[in-house]
Amino acid sequence: MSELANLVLACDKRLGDCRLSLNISLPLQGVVGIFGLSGSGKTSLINLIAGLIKPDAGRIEFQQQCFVDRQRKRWLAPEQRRIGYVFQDARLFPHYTVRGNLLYGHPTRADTPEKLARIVELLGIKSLLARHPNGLSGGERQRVAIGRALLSDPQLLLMDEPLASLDEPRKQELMPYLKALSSEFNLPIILVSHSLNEVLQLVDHLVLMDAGKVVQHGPLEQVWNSPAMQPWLGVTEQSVLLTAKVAEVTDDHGMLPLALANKADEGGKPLCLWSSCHREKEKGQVLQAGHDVRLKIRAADVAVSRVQPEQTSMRNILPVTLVSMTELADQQIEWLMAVGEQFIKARITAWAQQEMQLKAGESAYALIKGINVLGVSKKS
Ligand SMILES: Nc1ncnc2c1ncn2[C@@H]1O[C@H](COP(=O)(O)OP(=O)(O)OP(=O)(O)O)[C@@H](O)[C@H]1O
Repeated sequence: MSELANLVLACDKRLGDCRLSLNISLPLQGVVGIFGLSGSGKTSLINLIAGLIKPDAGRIEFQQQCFVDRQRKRWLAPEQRRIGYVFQDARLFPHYTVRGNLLYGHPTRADTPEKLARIVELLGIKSLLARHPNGLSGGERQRVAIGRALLSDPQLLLMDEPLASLDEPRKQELMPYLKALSSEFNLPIILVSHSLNEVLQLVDHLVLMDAGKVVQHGPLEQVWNSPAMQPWLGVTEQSVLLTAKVAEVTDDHGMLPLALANKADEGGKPLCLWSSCHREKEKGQVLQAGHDVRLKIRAADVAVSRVQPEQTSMRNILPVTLVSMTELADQQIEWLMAVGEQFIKARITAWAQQEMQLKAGESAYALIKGINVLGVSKKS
């Protein structure tokens, strides 16, 4: 898929009291997440792409292909759009086996057995092939539904809250399969989700919706760190996302060096944060040098110092530039600070601010008590 591949949504649709009004161009690489309150128009947005509903005005283009253009009276039928759709519930045929469900409606082509084998392997459903949907767990059923959508050879996969009907253990069971999908099949995915945790683990590009409009969209880190996202995070969860790359481990302190993207210290070495290898193993994450990772750092876990602390047990200390200050409730202050081209936030007391008189533009040090490593992707 070329980097320029995109999906243009420039259309309007009235839905009862809600008016969906879209004017965005989405990248078709990795996973695009559609996030927002119930009723904000997430499902309607993907239904417009799938052709399940028609816009009242405007156009939808997938790369150079016109899906619909009301002005030019052009309409490509849903079955001609080569789109896979995975619903909240798996919607399998109860009287067919898993194999029957996977192959239902797909013309048997020369490459079907090979593709079936690959999909069955990736989704871990080989042992289920002869079984019927009624005997499967929710997570297993959803994996079969994903397999069926993949076998239709789609150029785009739409997923409407594929984990919503599952309990927490089943969600965790399905998550790694979803993570692998886009890169394994080089297939763009648009995922509707209510869950911040799913967004953090799966999404590369986030679209934030409210009342039928796109409030913000862009790379996940950018949208997550923007003011539009703050109401979703609550006071204690205010946080930023940073990107980093696992560096070579050169010692045996049991810590993993995570080199921040685009930032080197004065000696030219990349600035690193450190995470315990042991903790990552416990989370089931296998991290190797070269892996790209996403880091979540909560503002409440960051303190500010004017001087570089010495003789301290803290390992994660970064030189920063103070950018802007926001007064919060309960005599708390939040400082936005730049680390190269990335940002970090610290929540300090108004008392500390009064004493330290920190000002925008000054240099300082961020003392980071906790980092959360998420969204591991392959070596790049
Ligand atoms: N066929 C319809 N007729 C009338 N109103 C509709 C229709 N379809 C959707 N709506 C309304 O449009 C709005 C957006 O609905 P949509 O299902 O797209 O939201 P959503 O963000 O996916 O919600 P949820 O997260 O609850 O699934 C809602 O107010 C809904 O009631």
